[in-house]
Amino acid sequence: MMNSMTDNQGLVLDHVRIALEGRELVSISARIRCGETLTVMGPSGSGKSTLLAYLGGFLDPAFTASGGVYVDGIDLIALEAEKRHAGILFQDPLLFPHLSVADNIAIAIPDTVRGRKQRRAMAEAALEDAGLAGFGNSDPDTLSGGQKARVALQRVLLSQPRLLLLDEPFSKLDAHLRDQTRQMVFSKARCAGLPVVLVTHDEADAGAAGGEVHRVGQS
Ligand SMILES: Nc1ncnc2c1ncn2[C@@H]1O[C@H](COP(=O)(O)OP(=O)(O)OP(=O)(O)O)[C@@H](O)[C@H]1O
Repeated sequence: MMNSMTDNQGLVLDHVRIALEGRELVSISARIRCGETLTVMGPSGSGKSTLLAYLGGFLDPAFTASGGVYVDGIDLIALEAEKRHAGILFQDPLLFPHLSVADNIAIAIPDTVRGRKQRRAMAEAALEDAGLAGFGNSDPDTLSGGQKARVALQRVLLSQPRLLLLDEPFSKLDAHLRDQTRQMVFSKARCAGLPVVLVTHDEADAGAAGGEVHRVGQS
């Protein structure tokens, strides 16, 4: 059943404002339910990635920012970056080249899961779920762009985030892979009940995300 918007479930951006050298870049208030996506669109340099940095807790001190960010009523701004549990996917899947594909995933499993065997089994199950059974011992550099994107997605999901931030993660993929990867990301976020903030230039990404679209940098 859908959460009522009168409860505190979901993601709330409460008068978030970000400025650079006194010039306002981003001004946004929004509210989405868990499993839904807020898409942020705008021209290059309009502050889309900067907004994700504010949400994730890694905003460069060159910027000034204010406003509340709440996930299920938890005040994220009051928390250090590592306690926010914001999962992030960038354009580049950023796999560790010196680790196997399975270890790239296992590294994100919380420390509360003990035992190498159990962690490996969880990583293998995540690979199988992503259509990558049998790739656990592979070198990440031998994977295709779409396969790498799926590994990065499974890694971020296994880290048990409370929020998913997407910084154009589909833009480097071929058209057919882009479509397939989008479907996978949004359907997994919905199943996991994660609120998602997607930054993109691509209207098709926004269409696939299916939620509210906020435009920045429009005068
Ligand atoms: N660390 C920084 N210090 C100073 N200015 C920065 C810093 N990082 C980004 N900027 C500037 O802030 C503005 C917003 O950058 P941001 O990367 O958020 O834009 P964007 O909308 O994500 O752009 P793109 O679509 O090209 O990725 C730009 O003018 C950029 O040059």
